[in-house]
Amino acid sequence: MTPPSKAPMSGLRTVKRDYSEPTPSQDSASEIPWDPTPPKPLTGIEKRLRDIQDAIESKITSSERLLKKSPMLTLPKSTPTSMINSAPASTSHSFPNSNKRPFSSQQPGPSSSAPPPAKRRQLPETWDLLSSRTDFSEEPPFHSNHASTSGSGSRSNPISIGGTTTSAKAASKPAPVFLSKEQTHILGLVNDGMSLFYTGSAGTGKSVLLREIIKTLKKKFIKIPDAVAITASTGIAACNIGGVTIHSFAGIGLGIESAEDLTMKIRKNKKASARWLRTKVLIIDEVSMVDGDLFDKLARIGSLLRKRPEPFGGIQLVVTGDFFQLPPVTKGNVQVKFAFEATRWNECVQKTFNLTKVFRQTDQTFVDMLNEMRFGRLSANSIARFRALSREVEYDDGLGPTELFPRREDVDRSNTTRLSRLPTQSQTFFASDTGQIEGPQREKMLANFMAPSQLTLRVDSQVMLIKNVDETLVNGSMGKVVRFVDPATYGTESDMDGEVDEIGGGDGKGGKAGSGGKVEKKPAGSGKLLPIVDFVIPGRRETRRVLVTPESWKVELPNGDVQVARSQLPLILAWAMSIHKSQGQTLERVKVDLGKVFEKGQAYVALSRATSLEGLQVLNFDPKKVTVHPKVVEWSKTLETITE
Ligand SMILES: Nc1ncnc2c1ncn2[C@@H]1O[C@H](COP(=O)(O)OP(=O)(O)OP(=O)(O)O)[C@@H](O)[C@H]1O
Repeated sequence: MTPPSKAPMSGLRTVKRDYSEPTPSQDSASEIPWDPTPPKPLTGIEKRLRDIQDAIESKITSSERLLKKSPMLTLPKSTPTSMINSAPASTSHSFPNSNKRPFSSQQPGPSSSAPPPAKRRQLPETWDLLSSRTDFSEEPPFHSNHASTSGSGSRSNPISIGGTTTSAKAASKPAPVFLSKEQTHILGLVNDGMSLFYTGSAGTGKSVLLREIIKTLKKKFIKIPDAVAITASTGIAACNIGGVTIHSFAGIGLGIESAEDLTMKIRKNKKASARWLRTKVLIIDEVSMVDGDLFDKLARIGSLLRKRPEPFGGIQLVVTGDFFQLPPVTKGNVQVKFAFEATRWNECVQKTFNLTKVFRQTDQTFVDMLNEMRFGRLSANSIARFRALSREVEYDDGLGPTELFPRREDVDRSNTTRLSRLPTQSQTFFASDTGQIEGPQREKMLANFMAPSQLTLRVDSQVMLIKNVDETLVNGSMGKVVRFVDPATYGTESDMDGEVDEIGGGDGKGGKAGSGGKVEKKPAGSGKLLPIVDFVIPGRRETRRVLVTPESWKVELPNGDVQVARSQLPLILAWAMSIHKSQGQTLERVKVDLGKVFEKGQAYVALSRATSLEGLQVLNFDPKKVTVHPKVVEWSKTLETITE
């Protein structure tokens, strides 16, 4: 018999087979290889550089030091946080349209009249470069001269330091994923060609599994690049998985006509009908927001276009989502119809799986409270516990919680107000947008990107990383802007002169670290600044200091047509966020006012983003706000019979 899993279990008690044990590799500690090579003695210049770094490091202000050393959660004492003030100033930058400047290794570097590329120094260990790991097929904007400076022509690591690309070592490799047994089982069945639906409560790793499924399927169909159609019910969800909305994939516009009329419309659209014919696997994420009638229409359209009687014309389906989370959008008093109510749902989905191992929370009490909430059956005990979460939570590292709001207006107001209160240097970063779609539809699609078209940051802004980078820098990592630097001169000797001058005026170390009175010629700065951010490492009393460079996102059809793409810094202001955008996120510090919640499932989505009770503040908790659709509760009872 399988020993009971230590991880918190959630959701329905209906899984007949237990896949919940971690794979052995998950638990095995990795060995750190011993390097017998003695460190090379430093050259004169290297010694000087090290001194300068030491000097710069020692110039970290007290609040920076506080942030670096002890981001600590305390309850509920108030600890005022000092601000790092710099001269108020305001500038703006845009990331130029990369499509207009296709990358070429022949691309000229700085013009001949420009000063030669400056030497780069080794950054202090605590400084990382959050490099652009773009899969956008063009040169990352903004760094054309860096490509030539490094001589590598590397598109994925636009800034090179000391001739090597720093932190590409850490930054460009997301942490390896070790799937649980239940996740691995589902992955195997998908790879074998089974059409299935898998669900699970919040935090059971549905998205993590989906990303692995996508990777596996892409590998499987490597010779047929448009065989795997990645879709989701909403634009935001689609962006999260690098896909398109199900409407966009299907070529049905709003999809209000009959299946027959829509089929005729698609037949006239060469690209859309080719998609339907070439697709081998159709992935649908966040299916809880897909309308049941739409699901039936799509199933019929597939049959008609592919001239096969099976739903979706025999395309393999991989469907996922949690019907206890956000429901389909309805107008007026129209009764909501879930996808599981679609006539052909059971025909489309050969098997249903319910993931049971909760990864997001480790505290079983919290997992149980969330489960009760999920089913809308809160015990008196849990109600009391949720009410007790109304206390202020104070953090002593200068970063507060992210407040989740149902409406975007509240999010914008909250972030703007907090930003405007900072008396510090400000920088605005404009996204560079490209793609084939034009007009109002383009704007609508671009609005689904997490990355905003215009991002104004100030020193001390609370920000969230919106890309997975590696084990400690993940989508949802919280940080604080420390300062802005010019990447063209950042890390160069002339930049150091600047630093040393500053230090020289301070603690006296500057003289020692300086260039011996020699004034060196400064390389031309780009005039554009990028933020350096201290990110809090989840679960640790540490931060990681990172230079953040632009990233790219795209909405791409299975045939590779890029509908829209955006290049922007992978950061958002993180004092507030919409519940809709938070779906799929894992957050350490969350504040929710349930008085503002209006939709079924909204309270559950918001509260289940939190990783712990300690990091969760809930205002106006009212069990009446915790509503679940009765149809979902009824349907969930049937899971026992379909789950293997
Ligand atoms: N196999 C795994 N091993 C370790 N951590 C995992 C695993 N699967 C998921 N996680 C972690 O659990 C958290 C939640 O995962 P994920 O977002 O995929 O859950 P989800 O079911 O999609 O949640 P939601 O429905 O709330 O969006 C993430 O921090 C993720 O990294």
